Amino acid sequence: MDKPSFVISSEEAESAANQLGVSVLQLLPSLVNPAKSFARPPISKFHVGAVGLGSSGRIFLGVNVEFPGLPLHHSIHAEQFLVTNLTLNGERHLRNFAVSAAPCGHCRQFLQEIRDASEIRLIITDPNATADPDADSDGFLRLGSILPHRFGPEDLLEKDFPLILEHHDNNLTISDLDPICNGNTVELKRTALAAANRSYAPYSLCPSGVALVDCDGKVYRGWYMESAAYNPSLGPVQAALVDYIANGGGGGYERIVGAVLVEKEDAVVRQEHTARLLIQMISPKCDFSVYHCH
Ligand SMILES: O=c1ccn([C@H]2C[C@H](O)[C@@H](CO)O2)c(=O)[nH]1
Ligand SMILES: [Zn+2]
Repeated sequence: MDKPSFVISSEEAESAANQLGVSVLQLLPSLVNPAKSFARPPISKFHVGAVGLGSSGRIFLGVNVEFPGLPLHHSIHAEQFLVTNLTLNGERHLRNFAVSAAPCGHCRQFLQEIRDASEIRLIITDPNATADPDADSDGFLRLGSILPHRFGPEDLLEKDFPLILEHHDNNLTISDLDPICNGNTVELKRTALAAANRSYAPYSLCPSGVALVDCDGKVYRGWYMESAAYNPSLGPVQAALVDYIANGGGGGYERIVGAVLVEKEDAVVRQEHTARLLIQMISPKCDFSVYHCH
């Protein structure tokens, strides 16, 4: 494996593990440092890398992202990036991940949206991390052991409600999807609507999606994901930026020239104003439009 990408196929993961004479699980910690180099933390300069093994055998990377000029709560944590990367790629489960530093309380909470969250195993690669007596013999810990007495989806939702990585369709439509506008806008609108349909918003019932286009015409998308504890939720622009960072070739945000947000008209939780703020701050010349669905 040369330069690590943000998604590693199961074949690639297996052959890399074979070459090193380790299991795919043991490969995860060795990918944390390479992952850290992709972080974008201009404020803290503190690089965080998270590397997860999905149920398909693919490996997914996550990094932290900070936005100068905006309040800190707009930041994307590496673990949130990882979950977003999983869901954007249709991965249905996360069972194990490695991370460079102990996950903060906000990330421990965000991870609760994954089915059987307490059983997710993690390994902290920071050499200064204290050895945990609760760890398994391979060094992995259960999320439940570092977040006991959890508050999670089952406190607010029916037991079999589809959770964050599980298949769901919000069945949203836009009445005038093909008005007289150029092809680019129609594609962005369709992409943002498709993203909104995959949005995980079981608490507010206000799903939303964002599509971005760069100066080469390449399109990226992401959707809003909620947390039972509300504040750790991740906005749709952040989610689309995960796609941009993972698949945009490492360019700056000023390369993003167009953005479309799709959300419900009468939504009690609206993304429009925050989305505009974030996009304007990172790419001042970016064209931003909002379309309402129902
Ligand atoms: O669990 C954590 C804790 C912190 N950070 C990031 C957020 C911010 O960018 C930087 C400093 O807190 O580290 C993470 O990515 N994950
Ligand atoms: Zn965190």
